[in-house]
Amino acid sequence: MNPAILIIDDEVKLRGLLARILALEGYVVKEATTLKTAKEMLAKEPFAVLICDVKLPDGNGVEFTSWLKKHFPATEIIVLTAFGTIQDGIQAMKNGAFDYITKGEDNNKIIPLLQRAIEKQQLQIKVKELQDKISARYSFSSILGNSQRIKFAIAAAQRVAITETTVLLTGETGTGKEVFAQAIHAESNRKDNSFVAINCSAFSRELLENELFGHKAGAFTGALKDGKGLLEEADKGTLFLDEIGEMAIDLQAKLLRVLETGEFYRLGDNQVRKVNIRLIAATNRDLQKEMEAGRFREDLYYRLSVFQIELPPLRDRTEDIPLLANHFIQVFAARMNKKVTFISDAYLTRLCKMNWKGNIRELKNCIERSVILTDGTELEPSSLPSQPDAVGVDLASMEKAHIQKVLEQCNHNKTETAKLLGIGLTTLYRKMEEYQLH
Ligand SMILES: Nc1ncnc2c1ncn2[C@@H]1O[C@H](COP(=O)(O)OP(=O)(O)OP(=O)(O)O)[C@@H](O)[C@H]1O
Repeated sequence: MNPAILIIDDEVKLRGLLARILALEGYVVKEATTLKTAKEMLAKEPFAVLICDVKLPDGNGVEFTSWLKKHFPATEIIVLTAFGTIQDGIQAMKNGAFDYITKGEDNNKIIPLLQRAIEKQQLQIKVKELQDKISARYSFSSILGNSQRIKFAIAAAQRVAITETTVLLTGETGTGKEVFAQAIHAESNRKDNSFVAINCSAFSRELLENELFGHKAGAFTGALKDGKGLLEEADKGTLFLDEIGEMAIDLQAKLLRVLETGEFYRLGDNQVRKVNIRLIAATNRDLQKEMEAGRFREDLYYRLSVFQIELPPLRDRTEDIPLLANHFIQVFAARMNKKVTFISDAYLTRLCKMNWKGNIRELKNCIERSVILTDGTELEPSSLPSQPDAVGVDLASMEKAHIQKVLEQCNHNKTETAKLLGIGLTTLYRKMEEYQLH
């Protein structure tokens, strides 16, 4: 449908003329003589652009612009000013108008201007839709799980999200620490500003310092220009420090200073800078033990552990596995255009018995692999990677189990099985004979 335009003007002739011109161009045009009527119409239906006179019986179009932008920020407004009143136009733009034109003078300008205003308005709508999609992706609703332990963690995170408190997320790798950090940010008052994440274990001490604090030109060889650090990138937003237990102790001191005062220096610079960040830290180490061993600063530890949320390992909440597995199947089947939608009971039983050292990340990877290997509609255990309990299993049994698995995967096609195993066809037949595999 063509975008709707509302003309607000009490001069009948001019309003009618403008309405006819716009209607001829294919726009849906509505008219109002007063601001009161305009407001009532706005409450009932959406308009892309308003074209509004300045002097109206019940108010002023320049002031109305501020009201409109406050209540309908996505609607654009073009103000019609009287000849010789440029000030009105300038003020209207300051109040958020898309532009202004002089009444009766600039008739040939109106159509191109209107088109640009509509383009802007539609882009804004698209941006908003995308933003909503992104925040839904990072919101608490994307964190799946019905177990008591995960529900408890979600409830705690939701409570702390709206505060300014530093949060410490603890848990094994792949338990969802980053997902939680993003959800906390997305639900906080800082959601419209940046969420900046960095993994402290991925950098040497020097590089991490530079990444966080930035540098002044000449601070070190290769520092040709001044460089902003992540602290500045995260200003007014959230900084997520993953694996904080890996941070060198002197950097911990600098970090603590930023948390306490908001102040820091770029490397090689003597100008003090200020930022306003909220910190969310994560670790899979026992920070208390690290502190006791002298590897983690006590003051920083106490500062971080004000609000700690522990994320449970997957093996402690196996009741969540079916939900998570089904979710990942949908994701990967859609991505790979596969018709697989079900999990066989045998597959699920195997899933629930696995160790999941890599937690949800491992489960996700595992399902991805199974979806790739499955042609039908149901996931079968044969598509699971073998997780043999190697201790106490002799080599021959492992070889037998592995050959059997690959045979199943290849629907007992011997040539393919031999190829996958990297052995000759005769060797495969010999081994099958030896292990009595058929
Ligand atoms: N509750 C959940 N529901 C759905 N997906 C999840 C959930 N928790 C984690 N995931 C998914 O699991 C993967 C690992 O999560 P994430 O990166 O947040 O873990 P992590 O604890 O930060 O890991 P690491 O310590 O290794 O950085 C991601 O792909 C994430 O989308």
